[in-house]
Amino acid sequence: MIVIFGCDGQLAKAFQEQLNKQNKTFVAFNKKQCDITNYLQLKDVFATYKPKIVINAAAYNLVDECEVNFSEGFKVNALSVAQMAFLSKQFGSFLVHFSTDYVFDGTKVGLYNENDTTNPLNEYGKSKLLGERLLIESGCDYLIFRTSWVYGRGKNNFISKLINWCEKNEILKVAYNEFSIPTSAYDIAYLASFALDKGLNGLYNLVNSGFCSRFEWATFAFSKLKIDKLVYPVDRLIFNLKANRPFLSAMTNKLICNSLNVEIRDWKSALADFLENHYEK
Ligand SMILES: NC(=O)C1=CN([C@@H]2O[C@H](COP(=O)(O)OP(=O)(O)OC[C@H]3O[C@@H](n4cnc5c(N)ncnc54)[C@H](OP(=O)(O)O)[C@@H]3O)[C@@H](O)[C@H]2O)C=CC1
Ligand SMILES: Cc1cn([C@H]2C[C@H](O)[C@@H](COP(=O)(O)OP(=O)(O)O[C@H]3O[C@@H](C)C(=O)[C@@H](O)[C@H]3O)O2)c(=O)[nH]c1=O
Repeated sequence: MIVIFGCDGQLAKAFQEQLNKQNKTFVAFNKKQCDITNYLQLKDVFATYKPKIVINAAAYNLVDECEVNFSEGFKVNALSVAQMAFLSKQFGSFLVHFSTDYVFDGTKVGLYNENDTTNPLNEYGKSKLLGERLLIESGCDYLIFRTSWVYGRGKNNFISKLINWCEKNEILKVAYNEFSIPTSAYDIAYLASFALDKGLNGLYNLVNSGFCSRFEWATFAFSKLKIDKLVYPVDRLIFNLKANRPFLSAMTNKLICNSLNVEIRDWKSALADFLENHYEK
């Protein structure tokens, strides 16, 4: 049996579609059905289903909010992961978990690999890094996928935010000097399932190929969506956001490509595919 936590999120939705396609049996819990910060609720799920695989797609992802509400961020992104890892070890479950490019400070000249030094600039990144460490130290069997700039079904992603900002402002201003890799939740779900089937374990970057700025991402998405809006490139610092973000946190996917003997398509083809086949206004 496969158990999914955080099942209303964009990545969890893509996972559920992927597992359905593969005719795999799973049971999925949203926050109301199982709050991962609640040890007794978590334990009840483990004891009831004795899962072979646990997919933790739950997270506190509000990067700016995390600066002020850091105790909630640390509870969901770090302490709950330790609880889940402890239970996974006890019940012999394999734990699949997701982390972020925001564990890096963005000062490297080049793409980050799995062994590069981490140095998160914001509370969200710190909480996710602690989650990784607690999981690795727990001694349970795991896969951690570091990914970036994820989009899928739902509203908590940059594309939906752009459309929202668009409706509020005549000219849309988008940062030209913040770089990473937009990554499709569908590509993550497909490749993570493949990695599971192949028996991979450990920590891997899992991102589409290439990299871009927020500005390039916005203009490409708008051209595909045929949104005729003036998009103005601006310095990211004008937004004065609560959380500091890395300048260039793009990660290389070489390790997972070599381990699975696959090539991962570039961010533009993945985004075009998403906007054509999955995107709902
Ligand atoms: N989105 C991105 O750009 C990136 C995401 N990641 C990582 O990928 C993973 C999936 O993210 P994504 O699908 O985008 O996130 P979403 O925000 O779409 O989904 C997260 C889900 O977790 C749920 N959740 C929050 N707190 C709890 C809790 N205490 N118990 C149970 N469920 C909870 C949320 O529910 P509710 O909405 O009700 O709070 C939401 O449904 C996360 O680990 C994230 O950190 C990594 C890099 C980039
Ligand atoms: C308000 C505004 C922001 N921006 C830019 C600047 C800012 O850095 C960025 C913020 O966008 P978001 O809120 O989508 O970014 P953010 O929530 O920081 O996105 C991150 O989320 C977490 C969960 C991750 O793990 C990361 O990989 C990354 O996807 O957008 C504009 O370009 N125009 C605007 O009008």
